[in-house]
Amino acid sequence: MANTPLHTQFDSIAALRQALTSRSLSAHELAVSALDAAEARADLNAFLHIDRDLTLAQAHAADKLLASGQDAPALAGVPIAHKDVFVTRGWRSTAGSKMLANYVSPFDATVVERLHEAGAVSLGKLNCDEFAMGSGNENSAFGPARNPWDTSTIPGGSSGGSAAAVAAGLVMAATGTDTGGSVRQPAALCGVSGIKPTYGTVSRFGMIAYGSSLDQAGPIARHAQDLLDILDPISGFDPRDSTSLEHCNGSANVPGRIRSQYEQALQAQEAGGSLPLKGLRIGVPKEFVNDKLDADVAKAVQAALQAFEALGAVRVEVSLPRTELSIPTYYVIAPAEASSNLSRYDGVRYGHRAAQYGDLAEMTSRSRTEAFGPEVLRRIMVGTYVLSHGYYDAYYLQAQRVRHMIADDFQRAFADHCDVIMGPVTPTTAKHIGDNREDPVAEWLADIYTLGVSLAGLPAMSVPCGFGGAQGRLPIGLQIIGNYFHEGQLLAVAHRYQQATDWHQRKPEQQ
Ligand SMILES: NC(=O)C[C@H](N)C(=O)O
Repeated sequence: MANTPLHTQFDSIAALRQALTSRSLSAHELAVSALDAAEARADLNAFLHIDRDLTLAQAHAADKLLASGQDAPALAGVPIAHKDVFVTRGWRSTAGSKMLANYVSPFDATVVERLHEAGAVSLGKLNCDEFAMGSGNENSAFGPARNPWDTSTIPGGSSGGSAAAVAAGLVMAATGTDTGGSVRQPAALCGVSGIKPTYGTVSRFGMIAYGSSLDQAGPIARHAQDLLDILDPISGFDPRDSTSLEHCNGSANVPGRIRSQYEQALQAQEAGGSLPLKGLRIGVPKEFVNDKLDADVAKAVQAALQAFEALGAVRVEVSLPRTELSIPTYYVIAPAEASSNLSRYDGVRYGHRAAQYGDLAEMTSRSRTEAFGPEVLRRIMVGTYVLSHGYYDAYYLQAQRVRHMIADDFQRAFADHCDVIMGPVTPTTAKHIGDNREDPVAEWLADIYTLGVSLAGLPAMSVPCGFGGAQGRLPIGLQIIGNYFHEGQLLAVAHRYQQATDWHQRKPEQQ
């Protein structure tokens, strides 16, 4: 296809890096080809904001570093892009909302800053559900992003633009955020890989807040190795985020921690020879096989589990008895936190201000009513209700109690039975755009397999594991869940699977 970005010739960030350091390719050439391709795929509506001059200035800086002969930073020249909830100097940061349609931040989010320092070249800002609230990217004020495998379907949400851009080959990797599944779910529906690390691992400074006890940043890329190349440099303690951890199970939370854990895990796996995952105990929650799961998704997940067994792993049944309860629990806690976080958009300090109003109270209420979309308004209403006097104990406090039980269930499974837990990411393949519009609760129910992990603050991934849906053309993801701070091990397990299978190498037709 015309406008194929040059980086798509390379099947990993590592291979691209080699071409860049040997100067057989320049960051400038790469960036121009990627920008052209991104503009040519406007049909995907994956990008909300592209600014060629800003991107080319970053590419120019990367080329200077690469030409200097010294050790260029690890991602010098690698084309990436950011979910539009990370604030960026220069590019607008909208969070997919009319409220912030013209907002330009005076500073970069830590994630953006760290990738910039590592030399990555940003192509711009990616579409997402408004304030990350949604599972289909249909709640964006700027229209839905589309799934490159079938543009009549959703890419998943809320990091839909990120997954669509990676799946369409427009960038090598993209940043995302995951509050209740927003990295894993779009990765699954777009046939790419994604990881949400342990809560507190990656700084949220400059990440527009939604549910603060749940929000975590994570990358989306083609495969586990590329995820590592992005996750490792963005992870690490940041004093500007009060939830950022200084230590992870005794190791300092610094870039390099996840990489060294990954390398150690790979080394230990070498001892297994042709059975690298010998003895790995995979917990399969019996509650994940239920009437909500489509047959084609169940089949692909079963086949993936068999592939893991062929690599030496063993399957054990585990129980996560409160899986169904994770939906009402999450949809009390997340809206409660959202209602508080979004109270800052008052028409005075940030964002949209109504053109006409009588007094201050009317100005605030009009500004908010005009600029927030229906899903955001719904969650603010739910959140305000569950926090209100007389209902707080019955809903919010109760949800917090169940949240602890859900986290305990995972710990029981890990302590007694298994090293990792596997299952589906989503109950179905990508739905058609518009299918869930009449019934917002249907969209909430689709989060059943991802919410427990988020409530517990655990790390989890999605890796491509097959196809289903109409004509078997839509991707399916396998979820791999680890215990706290086991990101490196998760990535190593996923890497072995990806060495043995080629689902992650499949590309949609137009590429
Ligand atoms: N933000 C997320 O992780 C997506 C989740 N479906 C939500 O709407 O809250």
